[in-house]
Amino acid sequence: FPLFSLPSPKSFNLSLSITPSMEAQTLNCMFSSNQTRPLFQTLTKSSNQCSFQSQNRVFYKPFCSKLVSQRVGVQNIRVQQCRNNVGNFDNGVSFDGVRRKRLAVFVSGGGSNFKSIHEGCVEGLVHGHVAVLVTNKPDCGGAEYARQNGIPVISFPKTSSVPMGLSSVDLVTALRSFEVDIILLAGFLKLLPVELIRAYPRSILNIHPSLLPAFGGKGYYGMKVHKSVIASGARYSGPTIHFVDEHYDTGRILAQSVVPVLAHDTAEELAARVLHEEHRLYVEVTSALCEERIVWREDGVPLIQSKANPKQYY
Ligand SMILES: Nc1nc2c(c(=O)[nH]1)N[C@@H](CN(C=O)c1ccc(C(=O)N[C@@H](CCC(=O)O)C(=O)O)cc1)CN2
Ligand SMILES: NCC(=O)N[C@@H]1O[C@H](COP(=O)([O-])[O-])[C@@H](O)[C@H]1O
Repeated sequence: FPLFSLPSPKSFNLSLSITPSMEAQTLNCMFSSNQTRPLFQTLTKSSNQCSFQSQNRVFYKPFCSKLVSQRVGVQNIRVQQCRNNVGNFDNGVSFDGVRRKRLAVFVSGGGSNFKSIHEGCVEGLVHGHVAVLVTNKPDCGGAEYARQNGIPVISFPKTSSVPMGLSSVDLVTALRSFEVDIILLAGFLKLLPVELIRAYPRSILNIHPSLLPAFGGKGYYGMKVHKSVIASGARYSGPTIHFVDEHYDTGRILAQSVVPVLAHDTAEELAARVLHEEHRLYVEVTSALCEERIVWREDGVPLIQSKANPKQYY
């Protein structure tokens, strides 16, 4: 079964060796075809990293119906670790004519929002497929969850402490090679570069744990947000999901949800209340984005088309 709808090559030689292991798969799909495309197909594990060697080859879905390897672009792309990427891949079976969207999720911490979104995809609430996880903290909880679920992990950005991290340009190349349609920031604590934002217009969301524009911007992340809300005397808080622009938390607001701030709330109690609502809201909004139910008002405000009543927007 072709993993991607490629023009069938007139002639190709196929040799396929899959040697599943506890840690990772060594998958060599060597094709020679008259249809050469910048693809990687050799996935090898050395030490604790996988390096994708890209060559001009056509890559087809291997015979193993459960094994799906990723297509990565035109150069060595280092990812943190790859395990069996086992999962049902429906080759983009349509939902009312909409192909299943391929998601990249960016995390820096525990990844509970990432887990909610992944579970939403697996359970069918979200017409999407988590194709890759991106993180600046390769050992964080979100990255561990990805490895346990066969989702490739990419380190970004490149720093002295994360030398295998990708540059901004390489990250765009890698995301294109994974054929990512939508980027979801979920507790990612670094400023996205403008190259990425321009490469994915109106396709990058972020969730922030306050009712923006209040309590947002540089320095406002994690518990600092909730401590500031409590100190302000605000009676309500809640998550905001917004499109991402070049600055922290200034992109177009797409959805918000309100939770009460109780008189004797600690920051931890408020954080837990907001996080629970984040999990619900992010799955709902990601589902709308994957089903192409986002419309843009003439003044630039994005709206969500109701699934239950398509004539209604919110
Ligand atoms: N281009 C954009 N990149 C990111 C956005 C965005 O809206 N546009 N959102 C953030 C997520 N975020 C709030 O929702 C946020 C994350 C981090 C910070 C912050 O002040 N970070 C510190 C560094 C923290 C660290 O390294 O541990 C800083 O920049 O000094 C503010 C808001 C994700 N990226
Ligand atoms: N300004 C960014 C920010 O503070 N994001 C917040 O980080 C947490 C990540 O939790 P998770 O890793 O369990 O999803 C979430 O509460 C999210 O809103």
